[in-house]
Amino acid sequence: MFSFFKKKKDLPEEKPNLEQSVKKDIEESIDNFDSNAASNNLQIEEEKKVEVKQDEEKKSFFSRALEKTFASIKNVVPQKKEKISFDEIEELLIEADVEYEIIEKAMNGLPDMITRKQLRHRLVMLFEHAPKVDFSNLPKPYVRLIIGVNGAGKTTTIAKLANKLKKEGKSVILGAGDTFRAAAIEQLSTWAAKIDVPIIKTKQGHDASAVAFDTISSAIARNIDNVIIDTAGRLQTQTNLNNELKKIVKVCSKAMENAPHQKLMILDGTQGNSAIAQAKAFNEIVGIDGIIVTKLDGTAKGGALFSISNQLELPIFYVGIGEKQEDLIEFSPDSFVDSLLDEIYISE
Ligand SMILES: Nc1nc2c(ncn2[C@@H]2O[C@H](COP(=O)(O)OP(=O)(O)OP(=O)(O)O)[C@@H](O)[C@H]2O)c(=O)[nH]1
Repeated sequence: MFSFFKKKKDLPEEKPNLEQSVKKDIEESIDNFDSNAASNNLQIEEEKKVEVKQDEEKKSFFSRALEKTFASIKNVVPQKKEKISFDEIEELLIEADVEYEIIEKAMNGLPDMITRKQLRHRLVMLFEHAPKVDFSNLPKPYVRLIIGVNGAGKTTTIAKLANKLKKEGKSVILGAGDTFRAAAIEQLSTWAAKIDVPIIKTKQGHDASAVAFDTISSAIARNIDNVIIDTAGRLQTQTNLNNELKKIVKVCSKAMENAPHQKLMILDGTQGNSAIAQAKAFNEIVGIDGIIVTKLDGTAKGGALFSISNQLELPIFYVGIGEKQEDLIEFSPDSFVDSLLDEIYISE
């Protein structure tokens, strides 16, 4: 033991040559690289886990909301399978109220027996025509104008949307632009009080575009992030009301350049495919930027979402899945299609 230490001490100090020193540097930098890469990988894995969790949550929301739609497709495919025949898929899509033209488009060229992967690809593709919307760097205030027929769920959806934005830490102001019915102003005021957001309103019969102007001006003065303006329910055939809608849009742009930033059409999901004609007509009148489908929980026609998005070439931003303020979920084609396929296919 002693001799060992002695020997080592007596040895002349070794000077590392250039080759060794470069080798050491490289080894150190590989070590650093490894630990950086490891921490990056860890971060990516964490992010992936959060994404998977969010997808799972969305999927379970859809599964709850689509109970009635699932019940009808299960009449066609009662047992989960690995491969499902072309005819059965066609029949279950019809049951779910997907338009026949869309079914033909989605299934063109698929084999007699169809795997989950094959069908998933085709169904997700049906949503791809809709333009992608970039939600970063939104103008302040961001103005949304809510359009739809009577009873589609406009007022309730405005409350849900305001609640969601507030929970995300953003400020919101509502404009009671449905001046046609006193009850509509009252209903929106009750929601505003419940979720604790300010509201601009006027008396029944007064000019709706003046309410829109005042709401945007107030948001600018108070530095509020989001404006949501209600409008009276109307049919695409009511010329006077549609001229009023055009006027509201024009007046919004006078209150703030490029406002309204989003004209959102609220469609009643229980109407299935018949809601498409309605939305097409409004799209021609004022130009629609996106869709919110309500009452998905109350219908077996959930498949209409495929036709709605594909035919209108518009994004579905949210779906309503109940009457409470929390019952609004962000729409994701992937989670929607996956929850549908989970009902009929054995997982891969
Ligand atoms: N089950 C269910 N009911 C909903 C949903 N969204 C709205 N509703 C109900 O649908 C009914 C009509 O909703 P409103 O928000 O009053 O509809 P509106 O478009 O403002 O109607 P008008 O005031 O007549 O213009 C109400 O009873 C809502 O509670 C939903 O996602 N699911």
